Amino acid sequence: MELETSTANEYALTIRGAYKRYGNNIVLKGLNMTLPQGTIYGLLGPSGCGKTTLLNCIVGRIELDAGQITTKAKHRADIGYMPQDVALYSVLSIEETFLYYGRLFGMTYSQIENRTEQLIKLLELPAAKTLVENLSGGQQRRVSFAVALIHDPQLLILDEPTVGLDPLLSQSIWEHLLKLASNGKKTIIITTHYIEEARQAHIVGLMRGGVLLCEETPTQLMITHNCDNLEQAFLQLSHKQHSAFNEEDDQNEIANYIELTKEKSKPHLNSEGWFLWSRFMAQLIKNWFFMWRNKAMMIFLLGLPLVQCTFYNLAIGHDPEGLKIAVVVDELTNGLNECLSIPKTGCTLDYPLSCRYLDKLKTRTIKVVEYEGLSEGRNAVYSNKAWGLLHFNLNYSTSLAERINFTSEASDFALEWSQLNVWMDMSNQYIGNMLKEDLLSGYAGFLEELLSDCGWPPQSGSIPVRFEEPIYGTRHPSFIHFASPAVIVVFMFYLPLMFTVGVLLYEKMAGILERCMVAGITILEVVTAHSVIQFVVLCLQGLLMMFIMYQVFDSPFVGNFFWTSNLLILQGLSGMCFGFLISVVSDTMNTASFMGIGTFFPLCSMSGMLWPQEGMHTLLKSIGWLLPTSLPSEAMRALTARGWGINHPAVYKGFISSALWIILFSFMTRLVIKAKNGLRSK
Ligand SMILES: Nc1ncnc2c1ncn2[C@@H]1O[C@H](COP(=O)(O)OP(=O)(O)OP(=O)(O)O)[C@@H](O)[C@H]1O
Repeated sequence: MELETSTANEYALTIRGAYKRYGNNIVLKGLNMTLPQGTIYGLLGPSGCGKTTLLNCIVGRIELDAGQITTKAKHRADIGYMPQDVALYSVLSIEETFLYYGRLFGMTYSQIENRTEQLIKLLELPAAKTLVENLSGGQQRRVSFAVALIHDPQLLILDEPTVGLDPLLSQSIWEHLLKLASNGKKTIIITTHYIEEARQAHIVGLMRGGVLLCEETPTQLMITHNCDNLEQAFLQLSHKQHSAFNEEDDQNEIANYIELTKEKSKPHLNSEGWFLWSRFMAQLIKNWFFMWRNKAMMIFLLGLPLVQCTFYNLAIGHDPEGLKIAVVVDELTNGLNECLSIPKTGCTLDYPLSCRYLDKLKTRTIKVVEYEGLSEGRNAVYSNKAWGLLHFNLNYSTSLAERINFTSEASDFALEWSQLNVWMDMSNQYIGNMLKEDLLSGYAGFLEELLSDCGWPPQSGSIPVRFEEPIYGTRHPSFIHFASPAVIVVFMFYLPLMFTVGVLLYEKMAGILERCMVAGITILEVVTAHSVIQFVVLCLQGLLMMFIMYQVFDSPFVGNFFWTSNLLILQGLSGMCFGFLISVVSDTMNTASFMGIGTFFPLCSMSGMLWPQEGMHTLLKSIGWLLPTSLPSEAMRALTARGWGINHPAVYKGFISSALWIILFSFMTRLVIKAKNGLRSK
């Protein structure tokens, strides 16, 4: 394909002395490029030679370190970009995809409607309402091509549009391109690995090692190198470059580069502002469609807090039941059967008192199991058949009666034999302590009742300490009452984090975010639109969790609903901002999962969710309160269990902590975006 001389003088794009490096890797090394108006420019080169980097510089996604790009395309809407990957939202239909990109480019609804009809006809696409996910690979590529054409741009940049397509489809794309260049005077840059297909271009540029080895018409190139095809010409040029290459030259080039980068190149596209209402609305509506179509994700987002809270309340904090205690009663000749005929009330000092105490122990927690001797009882504990062993001596009741009747004059023998011996399995701290408390409180009840029935003041049998009604909390607080506020705070932190990472990383990895940014959307618009949807979701999640925790189940709530829900929303926003940070730092779902799970366990253990911070190691205690969930958990406890208001330091510190973490996460996200030159995934 030959270039008409009439168009050769008019340049749609020129690049002079372009340098770009990533770390120590200098990708573009003083590249020059000239692109006449109304031509197709086939950019060829081996993988990794810098083609995509060059295109990214042209579309304004990254800036050159040195050099200058001059183009007639002054606005983003003057450029149409088709990335290597399909980079489309699979849950949007064809017309919704066109509507979204059309709005980003500032088109009106009627313009988009007309163009949609034209493009569907031109590229032989299925019905406009078909979802992208239901299209074949080839159809998806054509939709992606159509997105680059939707706003009828003057400069088209197509990064390997024909990769993986069957020859017929590739040919039809080339035919469209030729029509666009000749009829519409469009200028097109197309990269491809299929060197021979570039014969159809007006000019081919052979790129290698960050420079253009040549820039000629395909015929001229083959004539100059006396070859039959482009592939041979490219090979010859590559050999020449390879033999001319020497280390010293390259070093000089790098020195030259460093000299040049002192003067940064200016952006060649006009800035269209950080925030445009129409782009924000397009993004918001697209997000809404994305959520609405992803029914499974919606069910997960709202079902997870519901299921988590329900399971948490059903599984945690309830006292264990039916715990077996082995009992050996030496004073009963016929075992516990004898107890059936023994009175359980009245002054029964003449009867075996072991029966009366054991009767008191018949709670939901304790199940008494009788054993004949001490060794059998101990074996039951060793073999995990019982949590402890109670042993009543042969003279237990007579000794206890003497102890009660003669108090200070009771014999040493009576004091020793009235003692109840207990061996506990304390390997499980919670069960061991609970059984201990039940055995002791059961004994206190038994003794007080016996003394009272015998005409003694019942208080004489108990420790002279009285626990009045608690100022905060209940007489018998459960572990769940301690953990619930922290659990709800941690859930509210991690649920938005999961959603944010899930959505943004998907868009980033699929190259969709990159594509939208080339179309003009800004990071601020992406973040704001996501935050609006996230805000609605987290309000629903917060309400659901509060309903389950405090209405369906009985976690104590004596606080102010307004401040409690505000704290949870703030905590959700903090989780969302952490999600932004993870999304920009990670390039893969694996890295993001490691970061999410890796922070979950330290946060849970150090934020006072499972154990009071007062009991932590001094070092951890000094930093544990700084964590994003620590002070908000304390504030939640203060609000819900103590009813303190926003004026109390424990409450307002929680709000301040969440707000500061939001600022810190946002700041770090900004820094990473700057350091990584945008939201690109590798
Ligand atoms: N964001 C980045 N950070 C660091 N290095 C990068 C980045 N993007 C590209 N590179 C490196 O720059 C070099 C050129 O990459 P580029 O994607 O431009 O090559 P390419 O010619 O388009 O390759 P392909 O044909 O396989 O797409 C490669 O060595 C790549 O690893």
